[in-house]
Amino acid sequence: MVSFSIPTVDLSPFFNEGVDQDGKKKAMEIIAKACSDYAFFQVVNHGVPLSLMTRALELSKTFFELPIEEKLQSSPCSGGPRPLPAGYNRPEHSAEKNEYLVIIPPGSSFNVYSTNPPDFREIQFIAHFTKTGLLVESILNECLGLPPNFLKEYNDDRSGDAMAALCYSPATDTENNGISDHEDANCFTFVFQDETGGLEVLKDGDWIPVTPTEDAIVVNINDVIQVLSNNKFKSATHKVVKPTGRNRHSYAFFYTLAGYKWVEPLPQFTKEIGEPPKYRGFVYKEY
Ligand SMILES: O=C(O)CCC(=O)C(=O)O
Ligand SMILES: [Fe+2]
Repeated sequence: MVSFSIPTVDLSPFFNEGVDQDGKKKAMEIIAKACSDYAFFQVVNHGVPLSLMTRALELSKTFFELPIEEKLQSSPCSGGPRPLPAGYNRPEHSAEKNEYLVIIPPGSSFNVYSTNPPDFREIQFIAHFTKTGLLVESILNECLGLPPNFLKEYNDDRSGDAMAALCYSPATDTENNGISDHEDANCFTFVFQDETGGLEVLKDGDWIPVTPTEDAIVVNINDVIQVLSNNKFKSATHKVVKPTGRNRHSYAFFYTLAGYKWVEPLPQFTKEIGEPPKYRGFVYKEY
């Protein structure tokens, strides 16, 4: 039995500019250590109201319990953005067959809101998670020792971000795989899960379960940051184990990079310190 839990970082010092320098420093030390090792941590006092997170989970439970004909009315429109088209998806091709509902930034003509429950359209998921995303990005920027606002200016197009409500069916006698081990491609992902748990991160060869905490958001650092930092920060390997006897609900907010952006190890982690690049450059949408 592994008795490790991912670190919890209090982000409140970052909301009171200049007041708690010590709190900021401590938070950054914990984040930098976690990112250079297994790339998972969770944040509290992150700016997203708990009432919104709770409501979001209630809404997704109501939605996924609807009859399939009704869910299919929120199917993606053709020509929508990939790999996550907005709307309801029930992938027949994947082994896991989890259902999910994707919401992309408001204003996109490809957004497909479910009309039942009606609040889905009203709840300001993307606005809240984007704000916290900008904060986490600025903290990562500082932890990596990059020039002020470097990541914000480089990653200045938020149109590719997406929020997915996920529903995992119960484990069967022979299968409890919710999502196989993987790394996410984007910059970083925020996850919050209901009380069933099931999210796990790989650390030093052991799978560490992430205990659900009502008001915490899990942050996992992903491939784009790993490449930009030339492996200084890692991309987290994670998976989901299905629960027994009930569905599992979670949300993932993918803070990503626009498809046309160029990604390669930055000079701060290569030329300037005499290290060879560990990755070749690429256009993000070709990744
Ligand atoms: O549902 C979760 O807890 C995690 C989802 C995930 O890893 C993903 O969608 O990439
Ligand atoms: Fe993931």
